[in-house]
Amino acid sequence: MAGVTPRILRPEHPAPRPLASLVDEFELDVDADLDGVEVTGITNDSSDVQPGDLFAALPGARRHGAEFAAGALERGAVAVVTDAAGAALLQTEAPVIVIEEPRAALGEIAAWVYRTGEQPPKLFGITGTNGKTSTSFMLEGLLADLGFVTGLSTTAERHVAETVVTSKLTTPEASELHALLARMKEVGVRAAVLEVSAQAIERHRVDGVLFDVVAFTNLSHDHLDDYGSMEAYFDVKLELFTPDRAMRGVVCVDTDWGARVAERSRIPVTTVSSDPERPADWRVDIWEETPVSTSFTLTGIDGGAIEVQVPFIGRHMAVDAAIAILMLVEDGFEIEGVAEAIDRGMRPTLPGRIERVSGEEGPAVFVDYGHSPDAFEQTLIALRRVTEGRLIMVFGADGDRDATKRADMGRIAAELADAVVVTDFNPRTEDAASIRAQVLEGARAVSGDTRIIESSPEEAAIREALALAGPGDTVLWAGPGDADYRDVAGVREPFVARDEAKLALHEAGWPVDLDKRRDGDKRRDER
Ligand SMILES: CC(=O)N[C@H]1[C@@H](OP(=O)(O)OP(=O)(O)OC[C@H]2O[C@@H](n3ccc(=O)[nH]c3=O)[C@H](O)[C@@H]2O)O[C@H](CO)[C@@H](O)[C@@H]1O[C@H](C)C(=O)N[C@@H](C)C(=O)N[C@H](CCC(=O)O)C(=O)O
Ligand SMILES: Nc1ncnc2c1ncn2[C@@H]1O[C@H](COP(=O)(O)OP(=O)(O)OP(=O)(O)O)[C@@H](O)[C@H]1O
Repeated sequence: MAGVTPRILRPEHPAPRPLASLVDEFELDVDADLDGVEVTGITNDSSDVQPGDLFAALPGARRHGAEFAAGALERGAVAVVTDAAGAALLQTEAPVIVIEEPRAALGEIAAWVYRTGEQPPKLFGITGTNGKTSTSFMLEGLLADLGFVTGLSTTAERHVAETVVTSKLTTPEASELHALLARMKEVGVRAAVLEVSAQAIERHRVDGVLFDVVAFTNLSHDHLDDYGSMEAYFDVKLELFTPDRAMRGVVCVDTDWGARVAERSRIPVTTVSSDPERPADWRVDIWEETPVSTSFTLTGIDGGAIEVQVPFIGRHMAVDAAIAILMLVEDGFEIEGVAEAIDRGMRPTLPGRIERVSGEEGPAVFVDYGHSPDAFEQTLIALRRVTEGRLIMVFGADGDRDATKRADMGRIAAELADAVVVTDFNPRTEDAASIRAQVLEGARAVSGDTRIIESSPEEAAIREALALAGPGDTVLWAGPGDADYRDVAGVREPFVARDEAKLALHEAGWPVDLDKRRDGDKRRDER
């Protein structure tokens, strides 16, 4: 099993750069002799410092990075860049560069340190509330099939050619992102797909990056603890569609938010929709849904069309695939060539995204990463369409995250499933029982026959769900996806829902391959 502290990928042979040149080029203020001081890397995390690094001591919500500067210097950092408050906390002989807003400068400085602006790989960026990881994996698969050595940065995993590590944040901090891009360049990656969260745009994590093509999947209720309103959340996402950040875009206009992105984008965009009522440059018409695949026609306004089958369940997955295809078309690929790559390039499973963990006999059991009302709705609708029997859902709402979505998650589950088992999901520093109560309130407000059960911890909940399920039924465990930990009382402990579900299936007497694990896990473990 992968560890709970993800490894950070950096270039293995970084070329040293004189700190004095950085100071000159960025017109920075430093009161120290920089003669002979060379930097080979940069990080804002003291635990990631390598000898030769510039340590970016950033102010945070909890701590000031300058509190960790002594440790960073001990580990070999050669200088510190920080703000005035940080400088006041420092007692060091090492050069200290003071900048008003070091976080806002971090991307550009990291791009300079790692030279990531020079001959970068093709860069694709995907934003939206849901579907970023799924679309990113699909696009990476297509690019690989089209002959590119690829890179990937998602919530689930980061890839540099064959190297695979798990991720901490969805979009890494700018210094980590540029280190990743530098490593990609070093090993000959020619095309990289990056998931771009709203937090990343707002917190300067993708500064210093110019995407060839970006995409917008959708916007729905999430992260209101960070943004306060959907308008504010939307405004942050829209910023990706500006010439400083990207050259072209693909926008799914299935939601009004998408239509607004297309209208207000400041870069050229092409639009796509699976809703026949909405005008778009490209249409997704689904003509077959099976328990293992979805087939659709992708038609352009000029009449050109391709037929596509993807090994994933649901309209939303078809839309994600269409976005991935159109990002390549926007980048100049012939759609016919992309169509040929689809059959070969789409990997059959996405890590923890509607991932089937059950065998051929007994109920179909899926583990999914969905943790928002819209993700629940799309996934439940998709599974209902391929389920003969009952649909049973296990889920919880995460702690220390947008509490206003909890009742809605309960409501949607109770409306669309036949039985709902409300459990825990990363309560973090919150009281798990009180989170369950908020979810249950939403679920119980729905009138109908849906059975509602409360069960904690997750190990018990999945077993309760399986006790209700038989052949022809489907169990969806939403939330944990491919995570290899859970966060209880602010402490991360190893927990793999996919393995737990398999164990529970085995105990319930259903044949399941307990040893079978994803390719990614195997590759990761080999390292
Ligand atoms: C709101 C937010 O994004 N916070 C991130 C931010 O925290 P912060 O600025 O408050 O930092 P802090 O913890 O006070 O620490 C201050 C500084 O000291 C440094 N430090 C801290 C401790 C130490 O031992 N050594 C050290 O150097 C930190 O690296 C940081 O630079 O910087 C930290 C260090 O990089 C991140 O871990 C932290 O992410 C928190 C954990 C988080 O949960 N972020 C979520 C909201 C997020 O960004 N999510 C999106 C995905 C959303 C989605 O689509 O689902 C994402 O892109 O992951
Ligand atoms: N186009 C879509 N519309 C709505 N839901 C989707 C879409 N694509 C995927 N989902 C669902 O959203 C959930 C999360 O999927 P995925 O991990 O791909 O999204 P994400 O944007 O990367 O999420 P996160 O930002 O939290 O990492 C899953 O339940 C998935 O089935």
